[in-house]
Amino acid sequence: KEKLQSIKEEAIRQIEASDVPEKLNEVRVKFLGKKGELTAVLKAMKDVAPEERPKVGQMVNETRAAIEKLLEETKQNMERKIREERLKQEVIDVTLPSKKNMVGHSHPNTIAQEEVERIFIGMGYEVVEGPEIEYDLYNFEKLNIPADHPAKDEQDTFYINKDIVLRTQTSPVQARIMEEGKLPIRMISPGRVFRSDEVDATHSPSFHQIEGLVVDKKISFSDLKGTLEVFAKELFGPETKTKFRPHHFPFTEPSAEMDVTCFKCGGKGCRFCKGSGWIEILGCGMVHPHVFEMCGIDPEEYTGFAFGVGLERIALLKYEIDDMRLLYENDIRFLKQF
Ligand SMILES: Cc1ccc(OCc2nc(C(=O)N[C@H]3CCS(=O)(=O)C3)cs2)cc1
Repeated sequence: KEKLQSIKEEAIRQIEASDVPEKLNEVRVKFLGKKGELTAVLKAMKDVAPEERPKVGQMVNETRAAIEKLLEETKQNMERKIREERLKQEVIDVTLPSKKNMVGHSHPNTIAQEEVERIFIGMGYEVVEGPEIEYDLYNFEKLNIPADHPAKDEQDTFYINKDIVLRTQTSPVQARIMEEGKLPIRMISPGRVFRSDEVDATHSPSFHQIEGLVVDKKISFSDLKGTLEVFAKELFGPETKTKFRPHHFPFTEPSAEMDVTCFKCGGKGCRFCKGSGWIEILGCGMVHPHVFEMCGIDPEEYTGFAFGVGLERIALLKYEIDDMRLLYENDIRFLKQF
């Protein structure tokens, strides 16, 4: 009896001294296992008087049950405490700032091109693209640019051979569409163009342009002005004013350059518009009759207007970027601002 009592007390002491479930297993093996202390008592049963055995056996079972009960309770408590501790560790503070996930950025040119395309697509224009390597025929001749025209010489144009050039404007795309003869035409042609110019803050040998062309019956200069005025207001804001200054291009007659009121100072004059209050945006004009004839369209039956705008120029103006080369250096610190 005393032996069982001391086993029970020792087991309780060891259970209470355990700090992890593994320790409880050791206690279980030590006292209740095959080689455990309680089993040893049962093995010593042969030394007990036969009439005492049932009593001793019952006491052993009671001791075993008591130890098992305490082991189980202690294990439950231990596991609950471990679980609570983990939950405390793993709490998520939803008020913490989220980590900034890196998203892609559009290039200023892309933003400018998509903005200009959106405006003209909204007016029912088609977006048409064409080859960057072009025949002299489409890049110059069909645009009424005669063989001896200064635009044709080496210092402005990259020649592949005497008949093939890197296109200097996207006009050849329009000429090709006009040649197809499906009228009326309302199109814009965005794309890369090449000039063997000096490279400086406002010139690059390769830049982007969007040209537009409208061909229909009774198209007038006021259609041109009205269309480009809407374009200017869409691009630079509803209070923008436009001004058309007479100009000359071989492929349009009459020709003009369009200025818009400076969107920085509203036309009063500032550093941005060099004090004039106006900023030149694009060139335009009525399609020259010779161009119609060379594309097989009767200039007596059809008229049209065309315009051309430099995309980098729009991007530089809109984002007040003072050096075009920043657009091509792929400096991520510059590009991620847009
Ligand atoms: C068949 C056809 C007939 C006429 C055409 O006229 C396209 C035009 N372009 C301009 C013009 O000023 N372009 C420049 C603006 C800045 S830039 O990017 O350097 C090129 C005026 S009219 C085009 C095609």
